[in-house]
Amino acid sequence: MFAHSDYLILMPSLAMLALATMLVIAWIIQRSQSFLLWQSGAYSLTALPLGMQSLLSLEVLNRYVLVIGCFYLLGAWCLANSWAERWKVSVQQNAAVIIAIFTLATLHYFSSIEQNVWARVSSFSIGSGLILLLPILRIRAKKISFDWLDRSLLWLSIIFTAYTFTRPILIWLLGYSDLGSLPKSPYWLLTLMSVLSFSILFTVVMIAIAVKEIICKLREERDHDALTKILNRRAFQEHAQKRLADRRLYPMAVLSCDMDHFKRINDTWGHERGDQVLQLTSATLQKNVREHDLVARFGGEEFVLLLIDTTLPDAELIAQRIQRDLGSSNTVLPSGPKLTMSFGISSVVNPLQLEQALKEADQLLYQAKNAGRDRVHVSGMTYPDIWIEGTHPQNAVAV
Ligand SMILES: Nc1nc2c(ncn2[C@@H]2O[C@H](COP(=O)(O)OP(=O)(O)OP(=O)(O)O)[C@@H](O)[C@H]2O)c(=O)[nH]1
Repeated sequence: MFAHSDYLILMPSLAMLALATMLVIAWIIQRSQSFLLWQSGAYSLTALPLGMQSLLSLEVLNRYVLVIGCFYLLGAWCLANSWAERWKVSVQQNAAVIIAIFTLATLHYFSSIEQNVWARVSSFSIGSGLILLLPILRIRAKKISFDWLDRSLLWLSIIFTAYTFTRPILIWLLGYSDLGSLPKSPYWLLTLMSVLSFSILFTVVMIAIAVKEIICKLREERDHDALTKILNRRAFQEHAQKRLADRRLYPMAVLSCDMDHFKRINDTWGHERGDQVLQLTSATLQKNVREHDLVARFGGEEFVLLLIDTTLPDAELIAQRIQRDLGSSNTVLPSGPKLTMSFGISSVVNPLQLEQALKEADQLLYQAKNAGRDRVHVSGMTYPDIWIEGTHPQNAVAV
């Protein structure tokens, strides 16, 4: 039977299992974050051999060396995969398998052929440390820039890997030459506490990363149109105000644009193809503006652009380029009509004038539609050929 102190020494292992459960629950809430599941696997696989090492005598442990080795190595592999998943790098699974086979062979040698507990502890640590090092080396080669949370995870991972490598040296420095007495020693208690502390720190950082990801995703959904993935009206206003506050970014031009005869596209080819045309249109708009310009879908087939450091004549040229591009890149309805778009363009001269500029661009767009569509109407210009739909001279002749 276990003594009271045995239960106490099992507490770190039980706490690690509790952390593993928490991470599984977090993963169930946000399934795309599989690094949480890998992390949970790492804790579960490490808790078992830690518990066994705390409870069983060295003679009994000798019989299970390879099993314990497998658990530790699988735990390290899960941890490495958790980091790799988060950093979007590969763990180099072949290298991990070679390290694991070599470590297990060494363990077998020092338990069955030559009894050397010290060599076994060292090979456990070096094998696990090398597996943990694999994603860290990849990340250093890739030179990815991280925010402070991912940087914390990286540094925690580096420190934990260094700790894994140096554990046998620490045991040796502390003078535990008789490893048989180690499981009941203060050093072992310290080891359990430090592994548990690392686990708690990793869990806090991982869960903070998961929460941050959820918040980013919600923000993304709030600010972007679900179909075209470009900004919606609300986010356009917010981003526009930030740009309008910067005097260096003037002159600006606001373009109100609308697909022509879009209802016909829906009616002829169906709503799904209509959706694809909207996606193609938003991609064409984005392709033709610069990174700091804004492209938004205000609803239906109506889009609005805010072009930074752009005069009205330049904005007109950009609108015409978009028209040409859209007309020649109809991959969605290859045998269908040429896709056309009408534009109204107004200038923005001060931060308080956006609403007025949007209104004027809308009116110009309306004029362009009435003038026959597939046109660009710019503020301050006169367009003599404006007619109301159905009253064009050519139509009159035809009638
Ligand atoms: N496929 C698809 N259609 C949409 C979406 N939003 C709005 N529509 C359709 O877009 C069409 C817009 O029709 P209208 O406002 O008459 O405009 P139009 O046919 O382009 O005519 P003009 O603008 O005058 O050239 C309507 O049939 C809407 O149902 C969408 O997200 N997907």
